[in-house]
Amino acid sequence: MTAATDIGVLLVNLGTPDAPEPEAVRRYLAEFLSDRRVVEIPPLLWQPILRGLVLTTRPRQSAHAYRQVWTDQGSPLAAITQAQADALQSALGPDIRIAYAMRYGAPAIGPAIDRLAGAGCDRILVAPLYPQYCGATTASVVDAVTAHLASLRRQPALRFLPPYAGDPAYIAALKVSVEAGLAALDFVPDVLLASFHGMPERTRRLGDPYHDQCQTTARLLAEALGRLVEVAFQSRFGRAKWLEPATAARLDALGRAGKSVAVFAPGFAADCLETLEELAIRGEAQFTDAGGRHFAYLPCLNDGPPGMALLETLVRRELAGWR
Ligand SMILES: C=CC1=C(C)c2cc3[nH]c(cc4nc(cc5[nH]c(cc1n2)c(C)c5CCC(=O)O)C(CCC(=O)O)=C4C)c(C)c3C=C
Ligand SMILES: [Fe+2]
Ligand SMILES: [Fe+2]
Repeated sequence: MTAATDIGVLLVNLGTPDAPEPEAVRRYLAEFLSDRRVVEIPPLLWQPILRGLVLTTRPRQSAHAYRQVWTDQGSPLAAITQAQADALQSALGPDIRIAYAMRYGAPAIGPAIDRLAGAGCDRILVAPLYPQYCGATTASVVDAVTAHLASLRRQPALRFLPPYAGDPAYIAALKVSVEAGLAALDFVPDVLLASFHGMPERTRRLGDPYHDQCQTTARLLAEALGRLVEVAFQSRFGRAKWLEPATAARLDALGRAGKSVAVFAPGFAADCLETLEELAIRGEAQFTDAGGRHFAYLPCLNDGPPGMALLETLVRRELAGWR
């Protein structure tokens, strides 16, 4: 054993297909939508629906959507997460080893932990890149990490970055980023719309704090900006009732009222299909078709300076006592 104790940081985001092709999307969706944290219908009921219906229709539609946002570096979510890991490595220096993993698809969590441990990291901080806690996202990452550790004879010590929905460093980063985005527009939006990923309404009744944490983020940001921030929830999936109001319904209503709007997605650490295609492409079309005046989509924190300053602050705080 080496004398020095190495520290690893594992950034984790949701994951994305390897290619904007139906077969790759099918593999990705099969893993994602089989996670019982994501779809809470008993598997005996759900798996036949997933295999017989969802995975025979959705991959083609989703692949079409992915193709519209795909870049030379691959899926935006993968490219941005890698850029965040690289920038964090530069900021924290060689004494701390930064890696990233995806909850679904590649690079997978288990092998990423093995690589950190193999490189001598016997302390690992896992940072799920979700500001608002949600069973489907945060808890699913914790499940996957701890399941992997359950298979190890020699386990590293673990820490998890807590959700940061109300953290002053997060609110400050959003404020700087949103103000810069607004300053670059050639119009003044009537409405600033914060669009968070939706969840089944039932999860809120059962005690998931996600909805309340989204509201907390929006309220604190509104106070910091000194202006109203409207909240809506996007990306409805399936037939159940989801959190409301729905982003699509709000964009339609604001469009019909002839308003101008700036939309942003504070719950996503990195731009991805759900922001670039659903908001920036489809959202804009929906809004202008309904009669809306001006539309802007403001990017996520990504690997820009406010976002990286935030990640550095959060990670350094969690590493206190380990260094
Ligand atoms: C940021 C928080 C997210 C929550 C909460 C969340 C819940 C959730 N999502 C689905 C179904 C789908 N989500 C999809 C993509 C997707 N979702 C998130 C984040 C959250 N999801 C991200 C970052 C992405 C983008 C991935 C990318 O490749 O860019 C998809 C796949 C795309 C599609 O086919 O539409 C599905 C499906 C459910 C059911 C759910 C909660 C129950
Ligand atoms: Fe999602
Ligand atoms: Fe979507």
